[in-house]
Amino acid sequence: MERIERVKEAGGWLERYRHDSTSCNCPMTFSVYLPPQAQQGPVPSLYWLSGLTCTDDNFRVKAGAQRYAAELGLALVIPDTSPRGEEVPDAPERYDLGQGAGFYVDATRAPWSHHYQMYRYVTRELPALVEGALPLVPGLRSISGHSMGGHGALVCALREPGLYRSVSAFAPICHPVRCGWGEGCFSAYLGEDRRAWEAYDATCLVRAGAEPIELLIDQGTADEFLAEQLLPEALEQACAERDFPLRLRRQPDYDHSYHFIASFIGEHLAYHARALGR
Ligand SMILES: N[C@@H](CCC(=O)N[C@@H](CSC=O)C(=O)NCC(=O)O)C(=O)O
Repeated sequence: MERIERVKEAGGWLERYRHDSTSCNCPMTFSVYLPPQAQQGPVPSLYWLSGLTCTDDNFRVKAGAQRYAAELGLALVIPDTSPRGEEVPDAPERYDLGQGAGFYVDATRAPWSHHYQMYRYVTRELPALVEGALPLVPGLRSISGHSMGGHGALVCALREPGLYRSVSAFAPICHPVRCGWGEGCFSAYLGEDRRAWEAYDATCLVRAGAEPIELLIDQGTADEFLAEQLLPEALEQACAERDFPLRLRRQPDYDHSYHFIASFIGEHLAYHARALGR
């Protein structure tokens, strides 16, 4: 992997890398924040999955997470939200399909399947790459994300017991098989058989008996996507039925934006730091 940017922040280093992804069959870009403690030895890491239309840049510029990561001694690993490039299929007239909208699934349908392998990229390829090359403790990681990335974080943690010490999400898409964003992407990437979609749906995974891990979720009550796309009540009901540990905090008057994320990111980082033994 090639480092293409490095800037000092809060005593640590915010870096950006480019590498040829064997999962996505194209060059991929990601960012990493290494806190000051990483200069003394390996640190645990928090993976952050961003939402629709984002690159690795949105979170590092808007969330204000690096200051907390520096205090806690946590690295931040921030992948892109999809494969990109001229040869990568896209739906340029739509913001909710194609580039910027990988939905953290491994696509099985042409023309998407050759490049859109974001699930294996995030859960396998990227951890192996960064934990082998940077001062990160191998295997000591947690995961979080926003909206489409909140969905991704929940699904990765529910499908991969033991891969993450903790999981949290901001305004996640909780039941993608039942909302427009999810239906649009899943029908394109996974085909019309809705049973195949359930493997990438947090509500369905809980209902199907996923191994318990506490789900910490913050959801703004003034979120413009709440009623039609996010459906937290479906996940809440599934968790209640299964006695699955869910901490869903409804935050009055917050919308879907990074202003909401910036307001609570410190609490999420502290939550993950505890789980990671910091
Ligand atoms: N109407 C917007 C829709 C895109 C949007 O709101 N993206 C959110 C994530 S939504 C779910 O995944 C986001 O994080 N945007 C980037 C940001 O920096 O705020 C549009 O047309 O773009």
